[in-house]
Amino acid sequence: MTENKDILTLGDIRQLVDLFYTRVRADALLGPIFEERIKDNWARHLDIMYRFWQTVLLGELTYQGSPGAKHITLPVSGEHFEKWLSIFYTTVDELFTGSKATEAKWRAARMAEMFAGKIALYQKNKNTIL
Ligand code: HEM
Repeated sequence: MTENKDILTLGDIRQLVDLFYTRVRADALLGPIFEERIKDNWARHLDIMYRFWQTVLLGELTYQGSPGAKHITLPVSGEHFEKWLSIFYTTVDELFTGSKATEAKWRAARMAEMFAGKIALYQKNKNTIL
């Protein structure tokens, strides 16, 4: 049996992102939410996600964007983020081992926490007339 290696190259990131989103699309809870927003632009979404993780994990600055703004209006709550993280952790652990793999899971969890907090606040206040 061979030991998994760490996430070290753009090829590794593509492998992780491809398998993760294949699983997300097949998931009964998350799949429809992604399909509704992304429609037939999956190649573009995957390319953005390769660049996002390349920037975060490899320090190669190919992603520029405001991910928070893209999530704020999504119809999601805590259970969606739990599912997202569970699929992400399983996929990372299945393919990789090491400090970058650990960092990927840590970063995803921090961002999930941040998005979930902002979305909950938005949903609570969106009908408030200021
Ligand atoms: C319930 C969980 C989540 C759902 C349903 C979700 C859904 C989406 C969707 C539909 C898009 C495409 C937005 C668009 O182009 O209009 C997107 C983009 C993105 N998501 Fe998520 N997401 C989730 C969690 C996360 C988490 C935890 C991260 C952190 C790693 C993340 C990182 C990103 C990034 C970086 C983009 C690209 C933003 C850009 O276009 O610059 N997402 N997400």
